[in-house]
Amino acid sequence: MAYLKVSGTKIVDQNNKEVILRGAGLGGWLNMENFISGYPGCEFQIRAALAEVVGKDKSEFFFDKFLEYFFQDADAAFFKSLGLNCIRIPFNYRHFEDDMNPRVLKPEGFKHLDRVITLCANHGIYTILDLHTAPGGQNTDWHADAGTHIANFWNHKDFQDRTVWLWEELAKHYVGNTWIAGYNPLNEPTDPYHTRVIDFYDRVYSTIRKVDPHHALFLDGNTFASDFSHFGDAHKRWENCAYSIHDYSVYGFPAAPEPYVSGEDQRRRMRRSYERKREWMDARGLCVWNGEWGPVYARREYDGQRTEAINEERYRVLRDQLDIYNKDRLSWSIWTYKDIGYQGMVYVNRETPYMTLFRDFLAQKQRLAIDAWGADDSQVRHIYQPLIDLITKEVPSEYQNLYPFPVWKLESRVGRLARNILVSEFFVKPWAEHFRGKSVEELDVIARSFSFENCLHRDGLNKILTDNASLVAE
Ligand SMILES: O[C@@H]1[C@@H](O)[C@H](O[C@@H]2CO[C@@H](O[C@@H]3CO[C@@H](O)[C@H](O)[C@H]3O)[C@H](O)[C@H]2O)OC[C@H]1O
Repeated sequence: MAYLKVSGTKIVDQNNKEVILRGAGLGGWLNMENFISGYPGCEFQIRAALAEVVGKDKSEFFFDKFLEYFFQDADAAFFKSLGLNCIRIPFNYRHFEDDMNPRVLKPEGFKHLDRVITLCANHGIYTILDLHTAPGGQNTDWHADAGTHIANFWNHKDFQDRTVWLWEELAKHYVGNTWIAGYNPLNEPTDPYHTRVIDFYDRVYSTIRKVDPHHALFLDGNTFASDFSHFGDAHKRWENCAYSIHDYSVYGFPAAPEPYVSGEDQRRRMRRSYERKREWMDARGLCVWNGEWGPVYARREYDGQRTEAINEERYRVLRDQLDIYNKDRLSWSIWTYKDIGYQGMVYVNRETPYMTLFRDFLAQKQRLAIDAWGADDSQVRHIYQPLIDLITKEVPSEYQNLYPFPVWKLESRVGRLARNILVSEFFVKPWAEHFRGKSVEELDVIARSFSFENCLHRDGLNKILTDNASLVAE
């Protein structure tokens, strides 16, 4: 087998035959995320807190088991059975490099990544390696695992140097693997100047190319993979590259402006938002990959009788998005494969040891809206509204829209900082306390909650994905 490569607007195989990559992201695995696995704050915080409560060895054991159970052969077999052919694998740089020991590769970092790439390959599934978390944090959100909203990656050259170094090491390791469809060097950059991201891509491109001339690169646009407007002629310096948008539709979230009925205006707005993200590529005949998209879903325990109706609406959004993508023969990767029940194609059963251990805690997190993703802040809005009012009243309007505006409006900025960073920090230790006194065997059982056999399937979502995976002939 030979490498996939980018040819004009298409991804092709060795016979120049078009390959449309359709699949999902393995979110919350090698880069754990709060709403995906149920903890508050960031991964580095909960890892430290758990080590304090159960000790370093037991804590490492738990996380290693979590990684093992989260994706196994049964997951790959199921994924393939849906007709999907590609998994985007987000990972955290901390698996490969310790902040206290920079530029020293941790060989153990490859253990699970190699394992899952091989599992996928055995089932004929391509993988795309996505550096979701870079030193210093390349974006302003929780998934950059920096614990702050300042994306310091852009302010310190050394963070960038270390990331270039890491990609060189990764490319050396994976250069011969043809089941890897390509490298996605940086998830969702948010560079307020819009120029440093291009300089960084120049550097990472030439460093990877020195050791690996084969694999395609999938480059995210700035501002959460939505904005290529400052990229100019940069593509002329980069070969074998696809450009990645993240196409979350506002209609797929609780904050939608109105119920989604698939009306003409709504579909136009959905399409327009997608087209805007890919304008730069379309003007130049470049290849587009939709690296993240997809609605979130209602849960009976929180949304009660409205659950089915809300989810039908979300499936409508999903179908209409796929309609657009099919017409464009777009490659896509829906977010996300597995979680605890908000967005995943499969999700951990509520009766498992992990979910019963955290039942009350998760309900509290939900009530306080301390995860930002799709947050429903209706029960705590009155607490934060005075802060929004104060800024609105005291700060001249021309200074109210701080970057990453317009993705972050004033309300979402206050929510992100006050709830998702500040309040959630106070719940990190209480999360870890749930594990106090647990034996190694008990930790194993809790981690096993994430295995395929302990998961339920979101059949409505999976059916729509399968139907559409076969709609566009390769
Ligand atoms: O790890 C993922 C993460 O990659 C993803 O990040 C969010 C992507 O969406 C951003 O906002 C959207 C930007 O485009 C507009 O059109 C949408 O309406 C917005 O929702 C958001 O700020 C990022 O954090 O999200 C899920 C994580 O699990």
